[in-house]
Amino acid sequence: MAKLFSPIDIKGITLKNRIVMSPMCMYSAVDKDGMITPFHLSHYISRAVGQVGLIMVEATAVQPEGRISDQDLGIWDDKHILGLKNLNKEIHSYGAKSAIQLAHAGRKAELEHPIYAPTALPFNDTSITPVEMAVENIKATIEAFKNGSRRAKEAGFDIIEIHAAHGYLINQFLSPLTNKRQDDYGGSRENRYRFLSEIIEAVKTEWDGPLFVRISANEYNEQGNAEEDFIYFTTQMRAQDVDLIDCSTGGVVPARIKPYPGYQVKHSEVIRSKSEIATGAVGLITTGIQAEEIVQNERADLVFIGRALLRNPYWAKEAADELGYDLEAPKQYERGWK
Ligand SMILES: Cc1cc2nc3c(=O)[nH]c(=O)nc-3n(C[C@H](O)[C@H](O)[C@H](O)COP(=O)(O)O)c2cc1C
Repeated sequence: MAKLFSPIDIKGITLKNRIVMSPMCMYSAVDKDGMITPFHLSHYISRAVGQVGLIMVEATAVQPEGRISDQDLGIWDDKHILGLKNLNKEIHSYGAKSAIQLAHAGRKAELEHPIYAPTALPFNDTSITPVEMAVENIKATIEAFKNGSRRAKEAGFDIIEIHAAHGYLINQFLSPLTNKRQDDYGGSRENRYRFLSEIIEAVKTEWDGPLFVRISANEYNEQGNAEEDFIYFTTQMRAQDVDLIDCSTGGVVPARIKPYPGYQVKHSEVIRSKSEIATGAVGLITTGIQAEEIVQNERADLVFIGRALLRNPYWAKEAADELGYDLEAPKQYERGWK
């Protein structure tokens, strides 16, 4: 039997297979209110119909100023819970589990109001300069991740992922290139990790289910110490009972390039073996055979599929065909599923 299609138990949540819909912003909220729309329902539910084991909802802002754009989804207010709850009910009805990626864009927010970062360094030449976060801002943001977790629980998600990658706020604290603080939140790797560490502890006061963290495993290679830092960070995360590290990097290699084995999979492999923690691999994993090879050789515990699932909601079905695995149809589709 293909390992890709074998179930896996993560802190009491059983995923029916190892395929995860990678978090992908759809920039489709309207009225700048962060609310789920009919588009989001069809987008996510169709991938649950397509037999993905875990549907991860895109980067969802824990504070309005933490949105990448004003079309992002939000979870900064109780008004967001009901829509997400309806989405989860449908996802679950097709046998998939659901996750939400809690996020804050920091200096990468493209918004009109003030934006925040560990240090007042703009993202690029055309970006506005962020406000350096005072300790009160830091504490308020940690509280926002905690409240977002409470809402995620009320909305019925099975798993929470904290977005600590891709140059967004938490990544800005982890990286010595963007964190020039002189206080307890900057400088040494212990200090740069403090913000994420406090977020994890705050989330855990509201959330006892599986917790994932997405990292950019080579975000500041030019410093020459990223790997050492990330072994430290991920070992700390394991000690804090994080269940899985979702190993990404910055940037997206063009989909037409075929750098298999996936350009980010090597980071998953290193972190899995050196930090002895479960990992997810991502990045141009486009066929069932590639995905199977990754889990079979224990290079990762889960495979996150991004653009291939945007192109084809039934990617998992095709991967099963490729591996000769007889994928059970969702009960609603028994008669039409070939
Ligand atoms: C349209 C789009 C939106 C994305 N949004 C997010 C996001 O919200 N959070 C995140 O961590 N990564 C995001 N990513 C990165 C993907 O999750 C994934 O890591 C990346 O696309 C590489 O996987 P792939 O080669 O299978 O597409 C996004 C990628 C795309 C293409």
